[in-house]
Order: sequence, then structure tokens, then C-alpha cells
Amino acid sequence: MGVNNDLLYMETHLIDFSLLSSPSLGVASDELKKLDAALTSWGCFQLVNHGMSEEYLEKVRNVGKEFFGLSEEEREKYSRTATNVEGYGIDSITSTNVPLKWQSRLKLTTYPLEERKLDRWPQTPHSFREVLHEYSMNVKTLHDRLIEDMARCLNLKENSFVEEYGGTLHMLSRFQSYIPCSYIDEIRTSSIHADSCAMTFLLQDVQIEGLEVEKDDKWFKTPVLPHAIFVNLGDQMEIMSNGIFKSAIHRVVPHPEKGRMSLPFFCGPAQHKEIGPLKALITEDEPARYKRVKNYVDIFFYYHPLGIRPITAVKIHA
Ligand SMILES: O=C(O)CCC(=O)C(=O)O
Ligand SMILES: [Fe+2]
Repeated sequence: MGVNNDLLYMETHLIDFSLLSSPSLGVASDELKKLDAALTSWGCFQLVNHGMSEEYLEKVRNVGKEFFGLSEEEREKYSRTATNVEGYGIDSITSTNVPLKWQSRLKLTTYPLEERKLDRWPQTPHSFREVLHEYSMNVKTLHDRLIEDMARCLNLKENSFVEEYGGTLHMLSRFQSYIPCSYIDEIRTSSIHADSCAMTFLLQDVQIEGLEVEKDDKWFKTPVLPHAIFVNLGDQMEIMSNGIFKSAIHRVVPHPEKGRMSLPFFCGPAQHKEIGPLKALITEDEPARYKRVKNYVDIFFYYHPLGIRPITAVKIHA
């Protein structure tokens, strides 16, 4: 049974990663234009030809599936604690009727390496750690290249965004499992958000669709392409690009009969790093539209539960 047939699919912006670094300057610059078009309109796209095969992506999804297939007791060996916010946990959702256990998550910092809390990294299935390590390093390669290309789209020095990060990428990897749930409308409403980071790499479930994105006050389904990684921008990229690139508003839709899994890997500056609109983008005609901000994730988690879009709190109103 389909649950969201009433919506249209979003325009499929396919970005071919291999073409971005094509030796033919014409080819590379055409792909860069496509990237720019996707980021200034939707704030998201499907990344293809990224160097990871469909089988490889399936292996990554499978270690997640195997982890969530373990007994609750086994999973709880990796639970978050009062002093460690990383690991396995069940997230409640504010809407009253929705079952508390609708989604469970395994949340792990994967970069920088010295910030990994390895005692929270599952040892079952036995390949989990190795697969997560390798996949996160692959995602880092994609991130590092795209963040340079995004600066190029704006005619800036290629290291402009990385400099604003303070040179250090922070990556939070999440495996999330959703059980079948019939509270479709409640979850559609309560899950609306844009990510707080700069750029998210999302591996979707290949069997079950469940992600919708908003554009111009309309909602669209996102197709699941088994070989693609869905990339969406978060608020910190909208801020750094002074509003030129859009942070994609999205939501999750449950399936009444089937479970679903997704793997968002959130990339951005370290939590404490102050960021703001890049100085090179601020002119007399285009003044800063956002304040400089530190600890944006804290701001995010203050406003989001109040139903207020966190980015509005840092907007400068002309
Ligand atoms: O499950 C999904 O497809 C997306 C999840 C999401 O948007 C998030 O965790 O930020
Ligand atoms: Fe999200």
C-alpha cells in the first residue's frame, strides 16, 4: 500500500560526481552549473557516480539492518548514557499519540577520528566498525570535494567554506530504524525540519520511500535511487552562503505496514565554531542576512521543539 501517492516527485537533480573533476573543463563547468541550480533552488540533489558501487552501499545498509535486527538487550549494550550522548537510543516524538518507540537511532561521531567514542561502536555484526569507518571516510572525500565545488559555484576561493569551518570537519553518523506506524499525518507534521549541519549525506532505504521535501510551500516525494546518495544542505550552509544556497526543509513519512531504515551522515563545522555569512559574499548591495553564530546546534534544539524554524532566530531583518 502506498502512503503518499497524492504527492508528486521532486525534480530529480542528478549530480555526477565524476564529471565535477573531469579533465574537460567544459564538462566540469556544466556539472558545476547543475550543482549550483540544485543548491539555489531545492537545496538537495541525488549524487551519482561517486565511486561507491550499489553493492557496496547495500553492504553499508546491511550492517545497520543487522544491528537493528539484534535483540533489544544486545543493542542496549551500546546505549547512550547520562554522560555519553552517543550510541543507541529511542527518540521520543512530541506529538501525543505517536508511539514512543517509532524510531530508534544509533548516533556516532565518525570524524575527527580522535573524537570517536569507540566503546559505543557495535561489535556485532562483526564487520560493523570496519564498514562504518570505511564508509565515513568515503563520505568525507565526497564532502571535501563538494564543499570546494560549492565555493567555486559562488566564484570564491575553493577553500572558503572549509576556512569558515575552522579547517576541521565534524561528522555525526546516524543509523535510524523506523517501525511500521499508522500515525502518518502526525509524523508528517512533527518531523518537519531542516538539518542543523552544513551538508547531509543520506543513504535511503531502497525498498521503502519515506522522505519528502518542501519547495515554495509545496511538498514532494523523493525517489529512492539505489545507486545514489541523497545530499541535502543544512542551515549552517544557508547561513555561510548568506542565503544563496537553500537549507532543504524535509520530513519523514512512516509506512503503516513496513519498517524503514535511513542513514543520514551530518557534516559541518565543529559545534563550538563560530560561523557566519562568508565575508567575500557581503557587499553594500548584498548585506549579511544572518548573524554570526556559535553552537548553532544548541540554538537548533532550543527552537525546533517550540515549532519555530531555528534559522529564523539568526536572520537579520532588513
Ligand atoms: O529518514 C530519512 O529519510 C531522513 C531523516 C532525517 O531527515 C534526519 O534524520 O535528519
Ligand atoms: Fe533531516
